[in-house]
Formats: sequence, structure tokens, C-alpha cells
Amino acid sequence: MMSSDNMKKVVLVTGANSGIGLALCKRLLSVDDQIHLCLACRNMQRAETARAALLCSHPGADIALLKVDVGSLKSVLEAAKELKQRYRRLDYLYLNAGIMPNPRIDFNAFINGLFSRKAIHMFATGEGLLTQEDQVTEDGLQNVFATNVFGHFILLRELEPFLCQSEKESLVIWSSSSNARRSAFSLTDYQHTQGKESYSSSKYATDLLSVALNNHYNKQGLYSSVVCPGLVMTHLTYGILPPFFWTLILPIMLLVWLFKQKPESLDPLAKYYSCTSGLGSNYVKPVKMDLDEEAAEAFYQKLLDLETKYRCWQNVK
Ligand SMILES: NC(=O)C1=CN([C@@H]2O[C@H](COP(=O)(O)OP(=O)(O)OC[C@H]3O[C@@H](n4cnc5c(N)ncnc54)[C@H](OP(=O)(O)O)[C@@H]3O)[C@@H](O)[C@H]2O)C=CC1
Ligand SMILES: CC(C)CCC[C@@H](C)[C@H]1CC[C@H]2C3=C(CC[C@]12C)[C@@]1(C)CCC(=O)C[C@@H]1CC3
Repeated sequence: MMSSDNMKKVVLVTGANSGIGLALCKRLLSVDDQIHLCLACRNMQRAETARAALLCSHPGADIALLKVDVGSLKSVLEAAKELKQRYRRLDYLYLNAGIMPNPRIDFNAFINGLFSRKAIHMFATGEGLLTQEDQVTEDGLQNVFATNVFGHFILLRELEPFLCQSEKESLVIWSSSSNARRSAFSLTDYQHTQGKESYSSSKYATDLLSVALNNHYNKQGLYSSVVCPGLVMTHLTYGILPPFFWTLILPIMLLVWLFKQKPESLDPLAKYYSCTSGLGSNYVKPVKMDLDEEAAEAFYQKLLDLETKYRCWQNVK
């Protein structure tokens, strides 16, 4: 018979020590403080600080730490092994850790975009505005791809037996982005070795991967979904512009948005209302992803090939 401790849901969040990951952990505990929450972080000091902050608001919560650098395959394999020893189940896997290294704003694109019909879209998604300088990891992979996509994919593959259990369903949730863009991604260069939009490409890759995962794993009780947090002030965005700059431009961004609103674009027969209600909160609306299932499957096969290659390499080492 299962003890009540074994019946508690196990939730793992990568990149849980700051920003969206930490806010998510706080929210999860406020919804259900009876979960086993595991903060998967690369820096244990920052993870400890996050744990202490969560315990302040939720004393008595069951919060464990797991060391993992999702950009390193060795670290991911070790972390997965450790997890399998600690828990008998995994209910929610939040694949949230992510990077946007050395971001630069393309000011020419910004000025051109500002006076175009795409201004609002540009402010909402950052489309075409940002470039990044990527690097190669110890495993010989592009860092943004390794961190935002492949490390998480390997983690998921390793945890497959826990996620695909006949008696229960499991959910994998990816932190994607409105910056995910089809034109930044290429199946022939899925690591984005050539371009300067590795972030956009990696987020499009997570969207594709999520679709493929559903096709392959739904029958085994594993469901994948992507969330798109919009624009959130975190270390990631403070890497693009310093905090004081954001304080200055946010009201301007709001004004631009207001002036760009077209009254005729409002539907007279629609009510525009907040989705928040006392009967359960729903702050989001679904947006159809700009992708097709063949591309998702083709990308999935490429990831499986890369996985095979790296597993052989790990065995040889
Ligand atoms: N902020 C925004 O506007 C948006 C963010 N997102 C996505 O949300 C996710 C969270 O980002 P956000 O909270 O904004 O940014 P933060 O930089 O605040 O958080 C990123 C988290 O990921 C961790 N991380 C980064 N690299 C690794 C790694 N190799 N191994 C383990 N952990 C790692 C960081 O750890 P450490 O502290 O050690 O660096 C940190 O905890 C990302 O995937 C991002 O792309 C999506 C849309 C918008
Ligand atoms: C005065 C100007 C220099 C103002 C430039 C504003 C831009 C820096 C921002 C406008 C939209 C923003 C945005 C992001 C980053 C910053 C902007 C491009 C993200 C790409 C950050 C990470 C994400 O995942 C999505 C964000 C979408 C919007």
C-alpha cells in the first residue's frame, strides 16, 4: 500500500531560483502546499536562497534542491539518476530554465519597426529587435540550444519511466516565448550555428518539440504544453536593458500601445473582460502555434539522432 507521503505529487522546476521559475514555485505552493517541490538549479547557493524565500511564505512546505546544469549533458544525466533514487513518481515537470546570452538591440530595426504597421507586434514579441552571441558548450553544442532545448529533452528522456506510468498522467510544461519565430528556425541548422537569433530559434524549437512529444507520448499518459509568459522583468530582461531603463520606457511602451489601438478593431458584439473569477482563475488565452506536425516530427527525429550520438560518446569517454 502507498503511504500518504508517496501519494503526494512531485513537481520539478528547472531554473527555479529566480524570475519566472521562482514566482511559479511560490504560486504552486499557494495552490497546493502538500506537494513535494524540487528546485532544479545549477547554483546551489542561489537555490538555497530561493528555498529560504519560499519557506518564509510557506513554512513547512516540502522543498528539495537538485543540482543540475541543463547546458551540460553529464550534469543532466547525474541529476536524473539522483532524482530516480529520491522519488518514485514525477507528476509535473516544468522545463523553465533558459538563457539569452549577450543580447543586443538592433536600433535600425527598432526605428524602422516603430513607424511601421508592425510596431505593436514588435513591442509585444521583440520580433527582429534582438540579436545574441552564442557559444559552444563542452559537449560541442550551441549553448542556447543545449540549455533551452536539448538538456531539457535529455532530462525528460531520462525521466520517461517516471513520467509514463500507467496509473497516472504527467504533465511537462515548457517556458516558451512570444519571441519564438518560425523564420529564425531551420531544420538544417536547428542549433542555430549560423544566425544571430539563437533565442528565437530555441523557443520555436521547444514549440515544435512539445507538439512531437504529445504525438509520441500521450498514449503513455505524458502530456506536454508550452506557456508563453509575455514580457516579464527578470534577470533575463535586465540583461537586455538595465532596470532603470525599463522603469523609464515601460510607461512609454504603454502609451505607444494606447495610441496604436484602433477603435474599429474592437468587435461591438464582444465583451472584453478579465478571465479572473472566483470559480478558478484563467488568466491566459490559447494562441495557435505557427507550425506543422511534419516539421515537429522531423525535428524530433533529429533530436533522437543527436541523443544517440551523445549517449555513444558518453559511453566511449
Ligand atoms: N522574462 C521574460 O520576459 C520571458 C522569459 N521567458 C522564459 O522564461 C524562462 C525563465 O526566464 P526568466 O525567469 O525570465 O529569467 P531568469 O534569468 O530570471 O531565470 C532563468 C533561470 O534559469 C536558470 N538557468 C539558466 N541556465 C541554466 C542552466 N544551464 N542550468 C540550470 N539552470 C539554468 C537560471 O539560473 P542562474 O540563476 O544560475 O542563472 C535562472 O534560475 C526562460 O526559459 C525564458 O526564456 C519567456 C518569455 C518571456
Ligand atoms: C527604447 C527602446 C530601446 C526600447 C526597446 C524595447 C525592447 C528592448 C523590448 C520590446 C519588446 C521586448 C520583448 C523582449 C525583450 C525586450 C523587448 C525586445 C522579450 C524578447 C524578452 C524575452 C522573451 O522571451 C519575450 C520578450 C518579448 C518582448
